[in-house]
Amino acid sequence: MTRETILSGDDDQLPPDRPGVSGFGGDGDEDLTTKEEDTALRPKRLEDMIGQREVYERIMIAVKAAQIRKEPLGHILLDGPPGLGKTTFAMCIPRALDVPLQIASGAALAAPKDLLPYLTNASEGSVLFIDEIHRLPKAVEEFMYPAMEDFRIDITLGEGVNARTLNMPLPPFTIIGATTRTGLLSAPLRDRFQVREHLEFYNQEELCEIVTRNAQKLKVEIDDDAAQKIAVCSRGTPRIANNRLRWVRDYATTKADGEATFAVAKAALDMLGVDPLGLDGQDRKYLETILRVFNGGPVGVEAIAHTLNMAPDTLTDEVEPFLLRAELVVRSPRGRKLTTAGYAHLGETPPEELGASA
Ligand SMILES: Nc1ncnc2c1ncn2[C@@H]1O[C@H](COP(=O)(O)OP(=O)(O)OP(=O)(O)O)[C@@H](O)[C@H]1O
Ligand SMILES: [Mg+2]
Repeated sequence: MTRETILSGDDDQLPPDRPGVSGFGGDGDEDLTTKEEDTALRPKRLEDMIGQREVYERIMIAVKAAQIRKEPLGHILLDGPPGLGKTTFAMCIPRALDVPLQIASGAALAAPKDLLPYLTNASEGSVLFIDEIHRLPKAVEEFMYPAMEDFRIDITLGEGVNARTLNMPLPPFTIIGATTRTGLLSAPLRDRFQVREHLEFYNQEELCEIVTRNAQKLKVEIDDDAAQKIAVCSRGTPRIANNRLRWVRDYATTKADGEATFAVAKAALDMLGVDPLGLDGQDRKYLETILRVFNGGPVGVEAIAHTLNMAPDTLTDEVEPFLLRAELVVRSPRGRKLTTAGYAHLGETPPEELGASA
């Protein structure tokens, strides 16, 4: 069973990060500590969220308008790389509206019948959060169209000549979808979301604020330089900033007197294999594969994935977005290619023809 209803304002009952994938009865206690702490550090209210100002402002306007008009909020689609705050937004919005929230995962909704309990449980104005919405099978997606547009579901009973369609009205409710891949969503589904927001990587100032604020929550003393160091090394991603902060805290507890100074943070991050740009071993392996195996590219993502023995999806969803943003690689119709900055980061001289173009 991968369903959970959370009543808003019930702060202590926040669900784990990826309902439907783990933590909801599935295969048990995998990474529970991290998830509990992730929950502990997750902002509880929209006002507590740092960064993403434009997205925040637009969502606040929609939320306030819904409150003033006493109408349900329009459906919202959030997309962007992992760890940037999609789930956080999705959980804070119902709390701002003081309405119940249900959580589902696209991967766990294999057939329309899996979606039925969520739809029949939806009360007026309530929110249904569907994580990884790009993983919904076509049949479930189509089943959702009338639910989203006309607040109605069509259920077919019986088969062949005896088949009958039952129309069931639903109370007006809100769907919040989250995806790392808007490109995989069909146009009819995408168009049914009134608000579509793309989350971008965070700048250093925002990450520094997140680190400083969370250091207080984790009760670790940290100085400004150390917070800056962690911020620079977090690939523009709050989840990574939180993970690095926890690591620095552990390191400070065991190797120093508990205080996270710049020297302690630097030593801890060096030990993790994080480089000055914040790239980890996996990022560097990706860059080095393009450089050494494929002569700097262009090369297709599948070829890189096979060489690294990884799923191409992991590369496109998790590894590439930040490397593209940092302009270490470029995507061309012929594949991925190292840029001059990419060569420089690996301590190599770029080939001459790249000098001018990248
Ligand atoms: N704007 C923010 N301000 C402060 N902390 C944030 C913010 N956004 C995210 N975080 C922190 O980062 C963690 C990860 O965020 P979240 O789970 O919302 O990411 P996500 O976009 O849903 O990722 P995924 O695609 O992997 O599901 C949160 O637990 C929270 O602690
Ligand atoms: Mg999420």
